[in-house]
Amino acid sequence: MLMTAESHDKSVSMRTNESSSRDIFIPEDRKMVHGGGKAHVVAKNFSIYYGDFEAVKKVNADILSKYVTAIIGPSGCGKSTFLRAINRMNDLIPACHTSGTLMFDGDDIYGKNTDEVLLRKKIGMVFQKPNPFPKSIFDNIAYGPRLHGINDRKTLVEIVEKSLRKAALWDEVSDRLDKNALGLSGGQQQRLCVARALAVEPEILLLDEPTSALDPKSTAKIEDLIEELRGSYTIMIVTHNMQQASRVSDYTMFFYEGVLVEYAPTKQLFTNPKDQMTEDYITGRFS
Ligand SMILES: Nc1ncnc2c1ncn2[C@@H]1O[C@H](COP(=O)(O)OP(=O)(O)OP(=O)(O)O)[C@@H](O)[C@H]1O
Repeated sequence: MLMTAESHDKSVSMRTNESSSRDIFIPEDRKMVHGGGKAHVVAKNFSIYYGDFEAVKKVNADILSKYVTAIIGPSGCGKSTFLRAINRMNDLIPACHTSGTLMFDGDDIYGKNTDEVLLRKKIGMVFQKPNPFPKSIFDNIAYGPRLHGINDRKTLVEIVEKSLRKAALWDEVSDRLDKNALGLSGGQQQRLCVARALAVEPEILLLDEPTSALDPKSTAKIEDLIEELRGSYTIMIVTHNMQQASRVSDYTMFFYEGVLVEYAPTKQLFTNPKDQMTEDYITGRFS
């Protein structure tokens, strides 16, 4: 399904409060944020291949700025492949190639002139397993800014504090910034990874199953953090957890076997899916 910025106003105003017997928790107070809504990433007939295998098939979609978009679907349906294409992480896989176009802010992500380092500065990523560098907490956060030429100590100190505050970690680590980040708990390490991504002032945050390795308390903290960041960043989150998708996102994309089957406001997709396949998936008829 094609969701475009033009159809956005229409779709958010669609009826989304149909009664549902499905056991999906959808906060009643979820409001659409202000100031967002432009097409931040645009996919046009965009396919991703591993060798001859088309893992993601001719996706047409606008990802709207400053909203949270969840990507759901059964294992192997292409969620991570699609997410990783947005900041060209798939380039690291030699057999991986694409067709069609994927645009970020009007520029072709796969264009000849695209600077991948700059692209990844603007489009940060957090992975399933927390992956702090074996360095101090300070140096983890300062790594990206230093890479982009910021070496002034006072500026770095400010960036580190600001990023850790945004990631809701400052209060827990402000007295041990010089300690090794690997000494933090898994949940703290994941928030550190969010802080590290935020330190270079990205526009988009890609979260690939960011809570699947975390306990429920740390998961709740990451979900709270997504809520805090909502409206300031365009956020895309791959998740296997439909409750989580319904809690944290404004829009949801449902993929099946590489095809974007349905893309709609989250509430609508979970309460009134248009496609039978979506209905079957969200009601647990297959997983
Ligand atoms: N490096 C790779 N080389 C070859 N095929 C791959 C590679 N990575 C993924 N695939 C294949 O591409 C398809 C999509 O995989 P992908 O990891 O994107 O799915 P997913 O929906 O994220 O799955 P999961 O929920 O299990 O993480 C699968 O068939 C997978 O086997």
